[in-house]
Amino acid sequence: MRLSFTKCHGSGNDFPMVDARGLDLSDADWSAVARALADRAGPVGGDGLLLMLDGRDGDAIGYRMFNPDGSEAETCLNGLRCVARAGFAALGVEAAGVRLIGSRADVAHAPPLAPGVFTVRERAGPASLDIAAWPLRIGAERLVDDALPPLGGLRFTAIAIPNPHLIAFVESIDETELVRIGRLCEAAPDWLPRRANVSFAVMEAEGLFVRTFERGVGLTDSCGSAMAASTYAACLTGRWAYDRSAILRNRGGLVRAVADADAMVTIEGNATFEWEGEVTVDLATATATDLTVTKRYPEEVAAWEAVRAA
Ligand SMILES: N[C@@H](CCC[C@H](N)C(=O)O)C(=O)O
Repeated sequence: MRLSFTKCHGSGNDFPMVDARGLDLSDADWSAVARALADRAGPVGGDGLLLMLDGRDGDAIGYRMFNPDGSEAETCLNGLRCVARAGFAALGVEAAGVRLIGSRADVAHAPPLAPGVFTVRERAGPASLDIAAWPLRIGAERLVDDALPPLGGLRFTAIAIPNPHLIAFVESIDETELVRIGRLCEAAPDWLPRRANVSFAVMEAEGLFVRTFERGVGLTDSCGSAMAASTYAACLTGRWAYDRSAILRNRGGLVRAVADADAMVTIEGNATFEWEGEVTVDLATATATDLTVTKRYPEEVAAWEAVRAA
């Protein structure tokens, strides 16, 4: 099949995004499309596949996200901003509700974070501490800044928003250790059968620096739901204050985030379109070929590069 898509990113977390309204593919087919398009060794590559869908249940926009390994995630907040932008253009609106699997979010076009940067405000949550729902089986009801012995000596906070995150506050990022722990979780041990996104967060004067090993992906330049979960975890553990805006820095740039005591998190960040293209996808082999780039957005790419480099 031939598919059109937009290559986009939120804070360096990059995705092919398909306007899937009117496309009738099974879950298994979308999983194959994700493996084909997000494959870094293929012609497109990305940290996952974003689908913009028709809205439902009172929300104007629908949204699904698949990881590069073909698994479907409950959400992706960097991707949500890109889908929101596409939805605003498709529907001629500047704000909307977005329906995901098992949750919803509110999105609005926001003042630019920097000149030339399309910016979206997203409000997601409530973040949940109910680890039985993941499930994370450690013989406790919640894990807040506490030891998680199978992963070593670090103290973790477990938060679902609604995708599952394990966050450790550290003095500095040991990437080798992050990868080791991320891979342990990717193995889906009995106590963590649906895996987890793992982040190391460093407190800074203006907020936090977060590095994430994503479920179904590996190390990424940023993870929006990890930044949201880390902001909430920082407030929950007294490292940051509720209702206080934080700058969340990551390898791909930054977002602004604020968590409230009701466990809702608001993020303002970029939704950058890089290029548009068409590609042939073989669903049987989950491979992509014959890429044609139909449009490029060089000014937007440069505008974000200036933010990232600052
Ligand atoms: N990068 C994302 C999260 C994508 C899904 C994640 N890998 C999972 O499986 O939960 C974000 O920006 O939130």
